Amino acid sequence: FRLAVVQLQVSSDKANNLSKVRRLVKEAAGQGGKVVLLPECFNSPYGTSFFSKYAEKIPGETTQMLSEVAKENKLHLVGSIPEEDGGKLYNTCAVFGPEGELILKHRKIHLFDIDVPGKIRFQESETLSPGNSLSTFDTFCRVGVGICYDMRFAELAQLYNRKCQLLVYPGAFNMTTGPAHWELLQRAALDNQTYVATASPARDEAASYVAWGHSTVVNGEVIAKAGHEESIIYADILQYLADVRQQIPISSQRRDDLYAVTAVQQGSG
Ligand SMILES: NC(=O)CC(=O)C(=O)O
Repeated sequence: FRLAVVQLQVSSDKANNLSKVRRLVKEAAGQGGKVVLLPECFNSPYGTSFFSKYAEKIPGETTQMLSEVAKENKLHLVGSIPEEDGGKLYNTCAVFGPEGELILKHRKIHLFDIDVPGKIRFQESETLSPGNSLSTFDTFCRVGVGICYDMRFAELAQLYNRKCQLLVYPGAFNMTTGPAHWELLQRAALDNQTYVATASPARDEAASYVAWGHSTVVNGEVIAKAGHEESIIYADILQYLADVRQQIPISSQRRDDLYAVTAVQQGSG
């Protein structure tokens, strides 16, 4: 099946962000996209000072639009927004199916709290609460869902790998961590023998948080990669995994008698 990744130029105008998503998802569907991935917090500028203003309940205005667009174009649609629920805010990825149905919500498990002196300090936990479950859904293959900083936690990818063929991460790395780690982390999935797709906002040099861009799809090799401007990239998810898993059968060669990665709680999906 064809995966499309929309690298949206997110602005402070929510209505404009939503109308561009409608147009770009339609364009992706016209190119055969059956699963479409949108960036982290695609309806809002990325930053702790914006989350409460742009947050919505699910269902709400933005996810209603996602539901309609998924149904109109008969595809799976994945993307994160700031969510408000019970007085708390989350960074939540909603997944809609081709009938417009909400399949799952994944709330970012690992909040992006870093302090790199002289470069970047970002503390999502100042405004957001973490999610508490792993999330997978079934389409043409089984898909594991994480959001941005979740990608840094190899244990999560290892757990997903046991049942998934594709991992998707709406994300927004920045001009410090992007060049250093963005592609490297995705390519590390080589060890997990899965496809990995990331969707970043396009770069806006005038924004308070400048996203790295470079949305990417890898299967160990980089098979599709955007620049830093608004664009859609496509990747055909093929037989590759079955072949490589058979040729290099690490899943049956693991030394479960020596080490283990275990989920304490099972999540949705
Ligand atoms: N934005 C994030 O959640 C993570 C990020 O930018 C990084 O890990 O670097």
